[in-house]
Amino acid sequence: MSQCILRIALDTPLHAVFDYRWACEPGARPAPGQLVLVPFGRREVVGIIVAVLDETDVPVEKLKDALAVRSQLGPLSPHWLALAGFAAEYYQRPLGEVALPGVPKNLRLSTTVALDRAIKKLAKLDPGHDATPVDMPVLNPAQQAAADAIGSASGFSPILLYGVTGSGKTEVYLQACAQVLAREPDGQILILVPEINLTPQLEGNIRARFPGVMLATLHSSLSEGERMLHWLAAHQGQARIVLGTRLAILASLPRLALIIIDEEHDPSYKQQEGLRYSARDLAVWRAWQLKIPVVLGSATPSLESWHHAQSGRYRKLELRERAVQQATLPAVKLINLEHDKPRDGLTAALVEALKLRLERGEQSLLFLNRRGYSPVICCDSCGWVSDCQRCTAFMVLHKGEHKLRCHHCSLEMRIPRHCPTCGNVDLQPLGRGTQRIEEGLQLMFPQARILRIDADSTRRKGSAQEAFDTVHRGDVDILIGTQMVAKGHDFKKLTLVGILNPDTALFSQDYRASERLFAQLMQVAGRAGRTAQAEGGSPSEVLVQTRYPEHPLYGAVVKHDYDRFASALLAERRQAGLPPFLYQAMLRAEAPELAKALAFLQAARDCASHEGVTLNDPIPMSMTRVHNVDRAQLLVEAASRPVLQAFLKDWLAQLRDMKARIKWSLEVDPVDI
Ligand SMILES: Nc1ncnc2c1ncn2[C@@H]1O[C@H](COP(=O)(O)OP(=O)(O)OP(=O)(O)O)[C@@H](O)[C@H]1O
Ligand SMILES: [Zn+2]
Repeated sequence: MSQCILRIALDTPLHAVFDYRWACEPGARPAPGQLVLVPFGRREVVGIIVAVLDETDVPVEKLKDALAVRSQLGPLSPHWLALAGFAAEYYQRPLGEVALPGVPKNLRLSTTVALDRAIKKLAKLDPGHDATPVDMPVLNPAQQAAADAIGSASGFSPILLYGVTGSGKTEVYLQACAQVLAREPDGQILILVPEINLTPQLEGNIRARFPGVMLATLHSSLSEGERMLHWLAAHQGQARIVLGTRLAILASLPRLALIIIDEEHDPSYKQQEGLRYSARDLAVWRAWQLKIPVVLGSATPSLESWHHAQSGRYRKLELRERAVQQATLPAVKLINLEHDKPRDGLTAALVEALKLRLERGEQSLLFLNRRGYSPVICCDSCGWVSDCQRCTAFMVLHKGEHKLRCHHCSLEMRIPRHCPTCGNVDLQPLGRGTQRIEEGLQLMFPQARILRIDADSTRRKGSAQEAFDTVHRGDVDILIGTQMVAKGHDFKKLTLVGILNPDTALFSQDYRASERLFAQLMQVAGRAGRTAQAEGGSPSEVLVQTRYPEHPLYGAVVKHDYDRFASALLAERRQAGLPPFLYQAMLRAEAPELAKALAFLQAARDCASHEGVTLNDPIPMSMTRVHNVDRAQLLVEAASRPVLQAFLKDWLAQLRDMKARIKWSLEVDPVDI
């Protein structure tokens, strides 16, 4: 027996790795990337070996013995370890906190019963390497060119697939996948979608197309058992295609040959808590490190990706036409709310358009990004409004449940019978959410089959899928929903989209709001007219109800003119010195009193030495109070990414040393400012 030192990453907030002793036969040393059970404090935890050494500076008497190496499981690849290391460094988090959550919980238990069972189960499964696809539709020339370009790309090739809504990007992905699977008999492909609700649609397509290929899915609604099985199938190289949401970017894929990020502009690729990573950015890094192609697909690319395509860093492939012959982009019309006063939230023009669709048996979609019945209730006589006691926000009326609910801290209360300040019994709902629009529609069109899809209507597991299936079957006449219905879905019978109340985002303080609003409107508009117009059917159209029909953003939506809008926004950003021409990080602090949070940020600012880096004044966040804590932020900016990275590393070490009794966090490349 000889002895070695295992350097191990553990899931702790400490910025450190930990050394343990391990006795083994010479020549049978564990490898970096293997999982290992160790004592830590009073617990036994599983960590990942990052290095195997002969000696360490840690004094011998302080070293503990590792308990067991999970040798039945092959090691995580050096590439995967490098990915975790990069993410930890770039986002300024401890390695273990990045790496361990990337491994399923069931693999991190002190027993291996579940692991052994899963390995056995997978061994029995047919590895399914027959990648010969069935029933490939004939691509149009633009699609074919794109699929061939992706399928034949080699080395690190970042590709922006810029294709209008309904241009058949999915088909391009699938045929490019077919080429890669055929060329690389062991190669694996990772496909990311922004929303869990989009996985079944694509999963169905992939399974139908590649019946002999093992597909693994990774997203947040898998049970722990399922997650372990799918993760292992990817880790062992059996799954040739892995489909998932952003968390799948950390999957172990030893033979990764192609990455596809669908709807790459979508904000949900950014994790908003803990390790605040961008799955899209990590995908590009992963592709760079492995020297493989990565495809970013969208009808409304993020300005970052657009910028890279313009400057030639990314190769741009374009699909300018809808895929289905005779399907055309819908006509977008702006309805001026000053001239056409809405009833129950709907203008006469929109009501007429809905009637026409009902008569013709076609589907309509109403998009309103606000759930609940009304965003606030108020008292007409004294001006009381339903503020949340714990947040800088209103309590939203949920009429069906007879409740007011805060969407930020989840506080609930019964609807007051009378005004808490003046006793007036006549409290009024103010404004409209999806539930109220639904109620109005039911009164207006009692015969219509109306379905609402939002976070409230789809709480039960599986209910979102049922709802989307109902729409696809054609059992819905009018669909009303939030951003959940706006993206990616291929609704074949939809000929009308009504957009209610998009104006508020026009005047946001966040410089990204207009980019986001534009993308959202283009995406939701793109759900209409995706199939050829039936004989005698209505031409597809999009009606936008607005008070600002003159606004250039709406002008660009009417023209479906992403190019010009994006180029204008980029020029503005360049002039104003904003991302992607500048690099940012946001330090946030929270405390029971705002003054404490601000004082911490001020102290952080004072201790920074910052050549080439600008530290702005600490300010309260725009929604200052959530769940009884006040929140403040300090924006850090630099013209160079390496300068910013070097600064953050030193600065965060200093901040950790301050041992302030306050909760703080850092976000690199923040998306909400
Ligand atoms: N070559 C083709 N011939 C006929 N139909 C096609 C072809 N390619 C794609 N389609 C069909 O076109 C429709 C739109 O395709 P898809 O959903 O892939 O569009 P998309 O580009 O992903 O759009 P979005 O950006 O809106 O999600 C689908 O119903 C698809 O089956
Ligand atoms: Zn609240």
